[in-house]
Amino acid sequence: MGYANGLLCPQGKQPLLSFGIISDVQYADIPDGCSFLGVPRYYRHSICVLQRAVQRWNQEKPKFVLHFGDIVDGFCPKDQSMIAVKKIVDEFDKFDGPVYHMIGNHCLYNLPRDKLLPLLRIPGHDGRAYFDFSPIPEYRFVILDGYDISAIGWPEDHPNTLKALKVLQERNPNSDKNSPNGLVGLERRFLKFNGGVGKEQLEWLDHVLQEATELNQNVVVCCHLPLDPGASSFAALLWNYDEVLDVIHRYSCVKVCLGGHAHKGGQSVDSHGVHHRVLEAALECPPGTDAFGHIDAFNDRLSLFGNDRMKSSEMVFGH
Ligand SMILES: Nc1ccn([C@@H]2O[C@H](COP(=O)(O)O)[C@@H](O)[C@H]2O)c(=O)n1
Ligand SMILES: O=P(O)(O)OC[C@H](O)CO
Repeated sequence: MGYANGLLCPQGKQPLLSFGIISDVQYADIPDGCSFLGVPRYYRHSICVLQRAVQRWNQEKPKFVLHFGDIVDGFCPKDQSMIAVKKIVDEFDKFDGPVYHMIGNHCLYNLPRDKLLPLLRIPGHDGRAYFDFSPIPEYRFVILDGYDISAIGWPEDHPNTLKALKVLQERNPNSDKNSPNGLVGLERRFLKFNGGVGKEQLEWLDHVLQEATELNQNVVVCCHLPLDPGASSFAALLWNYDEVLDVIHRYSCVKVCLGGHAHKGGQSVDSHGVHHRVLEAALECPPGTDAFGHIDAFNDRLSLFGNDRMKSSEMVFGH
């Protein structure tokens, strides 16, 4: 399955697995607008990007599809949140196979976790949205919940809300906790629209990676929030990206981390040879343009075939 943006399949090699990718559809039935920093956002057009993606995936037949979060935008009128989420889920359901969703901040602006998770069919427990699956024996996918510790999405008196407010209070002196004003370098990540991975989830991650190591599996870690400063603006990073990387780096099974949220996309290889790829957002595609793709997984690499604004990447495993 090779197409678009110039990447060719390694000659004569069949992938072990292919999967479709798209991020930040962030749909709303509202006129075009822009981000706080003035980057245009095409709220109605993003569903067209998704429709073209599904059409393509149904021709190419990847085994499953991953959406990296922010299914609808925070500006969606709140009395339409449920309808908007269902509308986009219905479009994803036109793909002839399983679709796995991650939660993003914009999902949580629209709906609380108890409503959101069933709609997105996220197999968490107690409102947690982390899980793993192994579509073939050689590979395991780990989906992290980057808003586990978050000031959005949990009830106001939930311990995770209180923990998040404490983090923001300690690390961000601005009254608007979404503002990075005065925060320097990596400290710019301590914003309300980001979040963190809690202790229980870190322990779960450690356990999953231990099991994957025993099974000799390659692991792909997925999270709405980017995990490596080299692949993202500092203001988009997971609060405790360093703690998550510490766990990941204890093992050599994690080959690639994939994320969304930082809409222009990014790519890096970290100090332990793990690839990080942040996906370009569907929301920021001007009408008629696209950002989606698929990834072919081999024993020694992931090959990302991006469409249009989504860049292609070859991620050869370093260990
Ligand atoms: N440099 C910035 C960026 C953002 N904010 C605040 O975050 C909100 C969301 O930003 P978007 O990029 O998603 O539009 C925005 O409304 C601001 O409150 C900021 O203060 N400074
Ligand atoms: O999708 P948003 O509106 O949360 O924007 C995220 C920012 O691009 C992160 O820097």
